[in-house]
Amino acid sequence: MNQNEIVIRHLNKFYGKKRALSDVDLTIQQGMFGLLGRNGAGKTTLMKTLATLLHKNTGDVFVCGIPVEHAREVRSITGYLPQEFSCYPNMTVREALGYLGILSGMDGKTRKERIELLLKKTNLIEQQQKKVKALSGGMKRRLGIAQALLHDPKVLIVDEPTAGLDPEERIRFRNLLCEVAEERIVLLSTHIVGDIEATCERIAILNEGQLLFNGTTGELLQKANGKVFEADVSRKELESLKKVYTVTAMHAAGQNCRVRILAESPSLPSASPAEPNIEDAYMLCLLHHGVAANDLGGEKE
Ligand SMILES: Nc1ncnc2c1ncn2[C@@H]1O[C@H](COP(=O)(O)OP(=O)(O)OP(=O)(O)O)[C@@H](O)[C@H]1O
Repeated sequence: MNQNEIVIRHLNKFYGKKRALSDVDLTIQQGMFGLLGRNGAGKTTLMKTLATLLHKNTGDVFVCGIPVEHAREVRSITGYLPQEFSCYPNMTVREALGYLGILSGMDGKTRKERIELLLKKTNLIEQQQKKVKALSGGMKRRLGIAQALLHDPKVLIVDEPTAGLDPEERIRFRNLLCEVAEERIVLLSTHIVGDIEATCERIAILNEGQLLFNGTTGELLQKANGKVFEADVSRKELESLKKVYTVTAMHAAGQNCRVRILAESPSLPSASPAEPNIEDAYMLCLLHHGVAANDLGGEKE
């Protein structure tokens, strides 16, 4: 068993009769790994299972060689930032980290060193005396990373970390995760394709508990080659076009629109082939697996 990877084999998880994960097979190595999927796809369930916060029903899961059933051991090498992170609102940033360090059994010297290092790494030095409740969304998320890294884990699991952040904070946060991933396994879940595109070389796509894709972003893009087109249409034509094709983007230009569509060979005179992006490829992957175009809601103006 490789000590530097997460191995998931035939993983199934039910909530009552609801099957949230269905025979998931996945190997995750060092670096940034993106888990992409719509709301309800099973991302949180998978991450909580890896973080030993949920019990699986069947299958095998090993985190750096340790079976998830050995929760204490797995937790000692795993950091987790949940979707809704909050902690001790009335403590200062430094106090909160110190307290969390005490709870996890760190000695005073190690605690001080780790906190110093992480305040620097997460760019929270200036906020260290600020109360947690007074932090912005982005600062709170950075504190979340600091607490998850306090015990210097080999694995960092981050659930939808950029939701609700402004573009500047989102970019800063993504860069921080990339730095962290230089020496760890970082598993990032999101439904925001841009987060994955900017940071992850390898990704998995989950939908209704099933793994639809597992590979590099390049491999995903390749699957969309020759299936993405751009065309200029009038606003009137746009409505009928949307009934036939999946529109992944559109830009209004006066009375006309420049649209991006997914198609094998569109019967539109103005259509010209376009270079696929991850969003196109993700949409195509979902379409190929029977997700209705109406449910994708991908177009943007
Ligand atoms: N405690 C629970 N009890 C019953 N069903 C649940 C429970 N938690 C999740 N589910 C269901 O399991 C499925 C997977 O949910 P999960 O939260 O893992 O998805 P997700 O991909 O993280 O979605 P989101 O992006 O909305 O958080 C969904 O259909 C959800 O409704």
